[in-house]
Amino acid sequence: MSAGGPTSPGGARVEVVGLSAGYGRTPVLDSVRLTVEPGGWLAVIGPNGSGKSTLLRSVLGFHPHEGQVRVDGVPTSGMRRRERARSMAYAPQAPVLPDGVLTRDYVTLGRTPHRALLAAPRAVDREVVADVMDRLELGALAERRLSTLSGGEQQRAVLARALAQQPRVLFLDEPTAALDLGHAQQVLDLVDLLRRQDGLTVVSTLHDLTLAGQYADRLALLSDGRVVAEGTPADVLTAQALSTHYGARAQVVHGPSGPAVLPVRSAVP
Ligand SMILES: Nc1ncnc2c1ncn2[C@@H]1O[C@H](COP(=O)(O)OP(=O)(O)OP(=O)(O)O)[C@@H](O)[C@H]1O
Repeated sequence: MSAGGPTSPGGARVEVVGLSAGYGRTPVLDSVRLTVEPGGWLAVIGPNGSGKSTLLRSVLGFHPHEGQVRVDGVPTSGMRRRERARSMAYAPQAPVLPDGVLTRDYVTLGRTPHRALLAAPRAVDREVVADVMDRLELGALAERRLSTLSGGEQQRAVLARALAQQPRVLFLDEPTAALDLGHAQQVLDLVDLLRRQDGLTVVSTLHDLTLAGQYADRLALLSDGRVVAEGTPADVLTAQALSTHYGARAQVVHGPSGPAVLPVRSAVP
């Protein structure tokens, strides 16, 4: 994106080392190790309950865990909240949206780590917010209350807030879950553009394996809280892996924009 827009100040390298986490006494993640290069897009895939959201929330410091997360070599455990929010932004799968807030004001919250406490938005903040909203076709919804937006519109507003943060690493938990195919592609294309133009680093979970295979440059397959495969989409998305870890019957078709996963239904009786 253009200078003055929602550009990233350059992506950062993310290293996750020996990350384990759980709920109470139930372990969920077991010694996860991952590296994402600056400007890389890692999609964490895996069946329901394999620990994808827990992994993202642990890496972001929202969930207690063991192990270490480093951003450009700096352990995030030693970072202040504001410093962390300047380097990492998060668009959660099921965000709690404040009642009665206008869409533009909600997106402007993304500027909080960049401005003085309780200070009014500056010209640069308004410019970044306007640019992000424009990119996500939210301009016409700026004066609407969040609660009146459709599920897909709310999802785009959540992404806009995260992008307005101008992070070095963008974490997306199921960013296309509520989106129709056109809007899913629009959102992923925008994230891809930011990655290519500004080197933004992206870590996302994605249930849609075809979208994961077409947009991410690396995939990590999580199963029972462990990374069981990691590599390029073509390396990870195999019919065998989908059968073993998802219990799915599927064909993997290799096209020009990456592998596509085609479900194969059981024989009609
Ligand atoms: N607040 C919680 N308390 C107890 N257990 C939890 C909690 N949140 C998640 N879990 C459990 O942790 C495991 C991993 O959940 P998580 O949401 O990380 O998986 P996921 O891979 O993101 O799943 P999905 O694809 O269904 O969104 C699951 O067994 C889930 O039931």
